[in-house]
Amino acid sequence: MSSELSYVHPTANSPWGTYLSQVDRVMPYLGPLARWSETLKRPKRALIVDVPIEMDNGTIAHFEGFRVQHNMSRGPGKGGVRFHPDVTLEEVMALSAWMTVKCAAVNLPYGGAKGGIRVDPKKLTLTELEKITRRYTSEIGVIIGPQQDIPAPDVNTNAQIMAWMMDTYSMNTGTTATGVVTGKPIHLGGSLGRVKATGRGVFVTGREAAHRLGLELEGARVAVQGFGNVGAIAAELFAEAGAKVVAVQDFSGTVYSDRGLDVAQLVAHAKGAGVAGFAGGERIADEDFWGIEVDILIPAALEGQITAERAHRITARLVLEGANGPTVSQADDILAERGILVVPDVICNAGGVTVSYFEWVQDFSSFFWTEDEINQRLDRIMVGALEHIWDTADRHKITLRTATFAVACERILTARQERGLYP
Ligand SMILES: NC(=O)C1=CN([C@@H]2O[C@H](COP(=O)(O)OP(=O)(O)OC[C@H]3O[C@@H](n4cnc5c(N)ncnc54)[C@H](OP(=O)(O)O)[C@@H]3O)[C@@H](O)[C@H]2O)C=CC1
Ligand SMILES: O=C(O)CCC(=O)C(=O)O
Repeated sequence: MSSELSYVHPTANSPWGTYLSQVDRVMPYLGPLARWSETLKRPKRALIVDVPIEMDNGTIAHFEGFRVQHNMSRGPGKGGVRFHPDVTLEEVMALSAWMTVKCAAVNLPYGGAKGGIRVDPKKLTLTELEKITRRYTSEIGVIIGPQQDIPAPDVNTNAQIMAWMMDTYSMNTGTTATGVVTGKPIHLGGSLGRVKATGRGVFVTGREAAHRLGLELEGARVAVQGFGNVGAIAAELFAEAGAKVVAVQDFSGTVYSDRGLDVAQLVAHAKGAGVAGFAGGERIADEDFWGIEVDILIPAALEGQITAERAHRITARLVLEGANGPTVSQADDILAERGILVVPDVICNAGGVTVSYFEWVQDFSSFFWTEDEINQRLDRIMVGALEHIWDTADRHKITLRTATFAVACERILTARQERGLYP
C-alpha cells in the first residue's frame, strides 16, 4: 500500500520528506525484510494535544503540543521534547523516526519517539515555562511511562524541564516515577555524564572518522553551527583535543577567528546573549559560515541547514551531524560526490540517547555508576557501532548514512517480523 499519509504533506527537503528518501535508499539492502518496510514510513501513534495556560498577565494562551511514537517494535518509545516556534507534527514525526533508527543503530532496546510544543520559550517567564511543561506532560501522560515511552531533553529543554515532567507524571500516577524521563537533575535520578553525552558522542565518532581519514585532530580547523547543549560541548571537546574552533554560529550570529576561538570564554559569553558580540572573534555574515576553510564541520542546530547550494561551498573533509536531519538528501549526494565524508545524525549524535539508556537502567536498579564508567561505556558503544556501520558501508559501497539505516532497519524489521502482526 502507498506510504502517502493524508495528515502530512512533506516536500523533498522537509524533515519527513528527507526521512522518507533516506528510507527509500536503504530498500535494496533489506532483502526479504523489505516486505515490512512500510512500517518505517508511518508512525505507530501520533498524539496532538492542546496546551492551555494562564499567562502572567492574566490572559489564556493555547499552544500546540505533540508526541509521536514512530516505532516500538524493539522496546518502549524514546526521544526528546523540543520547545520551538517552528515545531510541527511533520517535524516531530521525522524526529521520532530518526530516533527509531538511531536507537537500533547503537542497539539500545528502544523504539523511537519525539515530542514538542510549538512555542518560543524565550518569550515565556519561568512560571509560564513550568506551567506549559506540566500541562503538556499531563496531556501526553496517557501514552508516556517508564515502560511505554520515555521523553528526554532536545532543543530548548533541559534538566529542570525534565524534573517538572517527572514530578507531574509522578503526581498524576501516585508514584515517584524516576524512569519516566531521562536527562533529569542528578538529585532526581539523573545520570552523571548525560549533559555532555551528545556532544561527547559527536566527538568520539568524529575522532574515529578523522583517524580513518588520516586527519589529525591537533590543529584541525573546526566550524560549529548551534552552540547549545550539543554544539558547545562538541566544540569544547575538539578544542581540548588540540583542534582550532575557527567559527561558531548560533541564532544571534556568526563569530570567526583564524587563530581559533577561545571556546571556554565563548561559552561564558554566549550564556543568555548568544555568540554575537564576542570580543575574541570577528562577526561575519551568517551565510559566509558555510564557505569557511575548515577540516571539520559540525551542524548542531536544526534540520535542513545543509542545502544543495551550501553543500557546493562546504570545504570540510568531514561533516559531523550533531543536529538531527541537518542535511537534505540532494545535499547529501553533492557531499558524497565531492568526497566529503558525512557521519550521519543517526549514529553521530547517538551519545545522548545512549547515556539516557544508562540513566534509565540506573533508575530501575537504583544503583548509580561513576562518570568514568559512563564515559567508558559510551565510548565502547559508539566506537563499536561506528565500526560495524563502516564495515557495512565498505561492503556495499554505500554512504555511512545508508549503511546506518541498513544496520538499524534490519534490526527493526527483524523485530517487527518476529513479533508478527496482531491480531
Ligand atoms: N540535547 C540532546 O541530547 C540532543 C540533541 N540533538 C539535536 O542537536 C541539535 C541541537 O540540540 P541542543 O543542542 O540540545 O539544543 P539547544 O537548545 O541546547 O541549542 C540549540 C542551538 O542551536 C542554535 N540555533 C537555533 N536556530 C538556529 C539557526 N537558525 N541558525 C543557527 N543556530 C541556531 C541555538 O541558538 P540560540 O541559543 O541563539 O537560540 C542554540 O545555540 C538539535 O537538532 C537536536 O535535535 C540530537 C541528539 C541529542
Ligand atoms: O536522550 C534521549 O532519550 C533522546 C535524545 C534525542 O532526542 C535525540 O537523540 O535526538
